[in-house]
Amino acid sequence: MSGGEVIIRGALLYGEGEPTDVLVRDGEIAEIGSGLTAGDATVIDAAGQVLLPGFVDMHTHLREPGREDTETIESGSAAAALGGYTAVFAMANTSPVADSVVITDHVWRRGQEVGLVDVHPVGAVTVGLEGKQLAEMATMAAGVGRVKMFSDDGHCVHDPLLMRRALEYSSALGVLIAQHAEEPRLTVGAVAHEGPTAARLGLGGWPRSAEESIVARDAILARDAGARVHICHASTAGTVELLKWAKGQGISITAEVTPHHLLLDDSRLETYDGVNRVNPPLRERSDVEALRKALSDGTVDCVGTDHAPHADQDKCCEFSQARPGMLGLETALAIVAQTMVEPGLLDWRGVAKVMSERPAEIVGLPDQGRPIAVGEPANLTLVDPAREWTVRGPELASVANNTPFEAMTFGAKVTATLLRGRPTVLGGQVQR
Ligand SMILES: NC(=O)N[C@@H](CC(=O)O)C(=O)O
Ligand SMILES: [Zn+2]
Ligand SMILES: [Zn+2]
Repeated sequence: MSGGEVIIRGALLYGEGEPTDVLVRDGEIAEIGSGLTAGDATVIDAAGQVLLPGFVDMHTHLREPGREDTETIESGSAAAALGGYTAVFAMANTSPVADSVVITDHVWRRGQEVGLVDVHPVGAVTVGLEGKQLAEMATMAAGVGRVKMFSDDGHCVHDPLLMRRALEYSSALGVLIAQHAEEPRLTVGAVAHEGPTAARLGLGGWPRSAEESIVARDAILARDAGARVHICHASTAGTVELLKWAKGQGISITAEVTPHHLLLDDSRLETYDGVNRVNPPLRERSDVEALRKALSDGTVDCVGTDHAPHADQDKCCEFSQARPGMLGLETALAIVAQTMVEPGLLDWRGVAKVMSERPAEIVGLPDQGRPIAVGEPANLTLVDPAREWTVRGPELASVANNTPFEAMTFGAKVTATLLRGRPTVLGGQVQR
């Protein structure tokens, strides 16, 4: 569906050059120039703002079906649009699990009905995420929801033979396997990064090797299967080294980093506040620095939010009992601006790459991550690079409030989002 005409007036395309007008008509970019006019077009005053291709999130948890008390496809779509996203991938760890075409098609259809963002269903790799038997990937891929990515996220496909088979099938089907890299034998009882902080606080440690051993293994499995593999939420400096090695070998491996792993470290655990519990855990400052550098040089390909809503009763409890996961969609851009743009690790063109172009390319969305040019689909995000705002959980569109960024002030904000030419956000407000 496309709306009427829209003029974005005086934006800096990719944050570069002179202020420019962009006229959007019939879902496409119709004209780019200065002093553009159109009869009854919606005019967006974009003076001083940066126009980017709409963001694509390869890693979102929307909790529908099953935990609509924490997020629905509708509330999560609103959060995504406010975060500047025009496409998100909804992970399969719902209840019931998205391991059949009935569920994956429902997720796609419901997302289209809401109409704020394209909600692409992720299919489970194994039945019930149990790691025992492959799910019917081909059937899900052929459904209305056209599943392009499969993941048991929340769980690791840890059986190497099953992972090998999944990779073989995925290349035959032309789909992507995304791995939650966690060797489960090394994370029994683990709730925090294994290091001095967890030791002092008496929290069960999750070693870096639990992640890195699976990243190394899967790189080799992908090499031998001639398949592609994507690493969810890379969190350690060692993973960065392995990615470098694997890419250097010509292995088709890609990876994402979350905004929280770009900003926070395990010093946050001092308060024992369950809001900081997440899988993989917040690591050390040296890992944070390595991840930032890897995102800037392309070793890590993109940003994935791992937006993971949880109810108050599941977060505000003893640290080791708190569910892992944190909200991410509405704060992602602000954190990327602070951790990457401000220190000069990425310019805005680089932000377009890691938040839109690369994820669209990796997962195969032909209409997303496109250049801002005449004739291209008008999936666009407008960012105010000098807008101070303070995060308040209850003000976020998500049903749940579990943001670790509560009360933090950031310096950049998404002000408008267009999905196929229709404004889904204007002036920072959702347009239903
Ligand atoms: N990241 C998390 O800590 N939790 C995720 C699952 C996951 O991404 O592993 C969730 O579904 O809550
Ligand atoms: Zn995960
Ligand atoms: Zn996840």
